[in-house]
Amino acid sequence: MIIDKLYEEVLGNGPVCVGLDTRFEYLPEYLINSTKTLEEKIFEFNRKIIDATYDLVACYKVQIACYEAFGIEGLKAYSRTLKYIREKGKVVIADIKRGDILSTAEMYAKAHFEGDFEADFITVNPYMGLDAISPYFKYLNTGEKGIFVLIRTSNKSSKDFQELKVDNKPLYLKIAENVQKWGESFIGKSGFSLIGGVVGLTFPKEFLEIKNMCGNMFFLIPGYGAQGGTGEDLKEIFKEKMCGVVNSSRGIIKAHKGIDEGLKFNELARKQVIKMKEDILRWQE
Ligand SMILES: O=C(O)c1cc(=O)[nH]c(=O)n1[C@@H]1O[C@H](COP(=O)(O)O)[C@@H](O)[C@H]1O
Repeated sequence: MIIDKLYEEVLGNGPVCVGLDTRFEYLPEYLINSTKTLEEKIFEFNRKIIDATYDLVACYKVQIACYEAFGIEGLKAYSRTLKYIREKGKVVIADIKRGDILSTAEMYAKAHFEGDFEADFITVNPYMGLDAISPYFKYLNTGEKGIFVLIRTSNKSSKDFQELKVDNKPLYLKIAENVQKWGESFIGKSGFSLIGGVVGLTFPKEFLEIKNMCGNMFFLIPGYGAQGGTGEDLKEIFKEKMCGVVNSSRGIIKAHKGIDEGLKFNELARKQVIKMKEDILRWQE
């Protein structure tokens, strides 16, 4: 199952997930000024980051908003980036945060688990309930695809709704309970489910609470670096096993901006990945 492959990557290469939230202003001057098409510029930037990091990381997360913002050329670069990551034998998470009624979710599932935008995992929003999630199960049944469901997001305003009390529990715990239950039908040999949870590293105490409730859950963990999360924040969460992948986007792919170390952007990205990995793994010893 794809979740077992992802967990093996974590065991072999560590838990770093490189976030390819590529923006035009992150491109190095030589690419910005080149005569290549926009699609080629964006893709070349991503390809060079992937080539410089794939031996050190568990997976990549590609944030579709960054490519949609460039229009058709951006989406072509998005498609090529997903294909390139999968050709390299690495796992790719498409950060699309979808959530809609059953008939529409069927189309989202087809759009992102097949064809030009095929990814290994996608992110989904649980606000509309089980029938908005169930259309993805057809693909999960193959064992080749998985989803990460938003549970406790990393942003400040996540408290607005996620902390509201339902049956005396914060809503995020209710969601976690449900996600854990849905996931019980999709557990791989690693003990983790193809239905994972998204929990931000910016709330480490709440994270522990969720983790302790959801034994089969594998996590996509955003919030490291640019949003303030650290390796120390993962100490307790990863105590028994590394139960997730830790995403950093800006902290890795724009490390070259404003710094003159004589290194190229892809070399700096590699350096940031090494630093991040050490910062996480030193708390696990
Ligand atoms: O689903 C996500 O990946 C996500 C969930 C969340 O709670 N917080 C969050 O920041 N993200 C995404 O994780 C990435 C974080 O980027 P950086 O803050 O630059 O590392 C962005 O692509 C966000 O859209």
